[in-house]
Amino acid sequence: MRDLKESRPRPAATPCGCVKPALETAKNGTPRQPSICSHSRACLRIRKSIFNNPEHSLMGLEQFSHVWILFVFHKNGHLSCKAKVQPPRLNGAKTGVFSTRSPHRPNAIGLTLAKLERVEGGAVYLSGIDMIHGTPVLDIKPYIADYDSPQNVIESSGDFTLQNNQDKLKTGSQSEGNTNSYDWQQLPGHKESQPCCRSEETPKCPGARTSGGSKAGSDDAANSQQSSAEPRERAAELGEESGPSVAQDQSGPQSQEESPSEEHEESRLKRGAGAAVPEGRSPEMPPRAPPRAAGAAQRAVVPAWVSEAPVASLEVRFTPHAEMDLEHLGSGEPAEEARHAIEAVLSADPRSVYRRKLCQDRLFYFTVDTAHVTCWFGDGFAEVLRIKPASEPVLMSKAAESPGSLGS
Ligand SMILES: C[S@@+](CC[C@H](N)C(=O)[O-])C[C@H]1O[C@@H](n2cnc3c(N)ncnc32)[C@H](O)[C@@H]1O
Repeated sequence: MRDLKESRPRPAATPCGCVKPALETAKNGTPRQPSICSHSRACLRIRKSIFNNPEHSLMGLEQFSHVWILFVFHKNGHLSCKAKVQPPRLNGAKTGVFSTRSPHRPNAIGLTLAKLERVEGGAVYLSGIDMIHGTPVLDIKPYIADYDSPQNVIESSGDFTLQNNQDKLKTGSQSEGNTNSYDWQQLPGHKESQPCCRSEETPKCPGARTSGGSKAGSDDAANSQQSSAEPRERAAELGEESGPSVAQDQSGPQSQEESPSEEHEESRLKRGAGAAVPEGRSPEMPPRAPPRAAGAAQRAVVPAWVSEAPVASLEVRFTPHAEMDLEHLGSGEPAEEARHAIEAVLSADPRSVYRRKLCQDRLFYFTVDTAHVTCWFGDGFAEVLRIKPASEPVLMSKAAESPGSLGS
């Protein structure tokens, strides 16, 4: 279990033979998505500078099993980002940054669906996280399947008329007498707004449990004063500069676009062997998903490279020395949890495309949950050489006060 507090910079070993700052090793092995490693745990504390009584702000959250965490990729290392990126799952092929979960984006904001283990006072204990230690968290929101998961909204059926009628009935009964309704956005292909829970006070959908946390007025005066701050004021108070807007300024210089030579290369490839590749697609990209049927508008669709990545999963081995280290982590459950966490991270091949190509036989270091791991990669496998308790090498500073976050 690691507090999401700022770790002190520390000298880092250099798997590639070059000097790297500590933050590089902090990123190594951090699961790329929460689903990769359910044992990756963290504790998030709400700062008293945000709410005088942090525990008030968490009231009712314990009734949810999962929460969205919005955070800042504060260790990206550089502020620039490119319009096309190479996600590890594409193993070298490029795709537009907005079609990926790359940390390198115009506004370096991350979104993680974490499992809520427990709430204790002003702290939230999470698992299945893919954030590095010390990550500034911007917000916590409950995961509500009815709102957040398209499959859970309306199942499309062959009998579309019947489905629509049922929706109308539901909407009619639920919106009656409600004044505090959300301004639901309609989805293309659907005449009705989302039918559920138009009132914050009277949620009626399964899975839309609330704890009365919406009754903001019941909290103490200091809290409600804080919450009513205007967003701009709030950003200033949190020490945040307003970041670039990705949607408004379309005329600005495209400084991070591909160089002319890259574009030239791409169009050359399109004209050549890959003549069948449609405009705007790079030849190495998987084919575009077929147009969606109107009835499937509520289903979540992802490209094949996400669901069936062309990168094979790796076999994970432990040397006898690493097995001994595992035993020293603790007998029984802690050791087994650490083993599973390490296997989960390594089998998904945590290396960047760059490392896969250029640092193939170098040592690789990462920390997952409570274990600091040294390993190397061979052809189709990862071998764990050494495991140390993370509490040894990871030095934690006192409560980090990086502005712009709820807590760390
Ligand atoms: C691929 S991103 C996905 C994050 C999130 N689930 C999302 O979709 O926005 C996860 C990777 O971001 C990197 N990362 C996590 N926290 C970070 C931070 N605070 N600063 C920079 N990089 C971070 C780690 O290398 C991790 O493997």
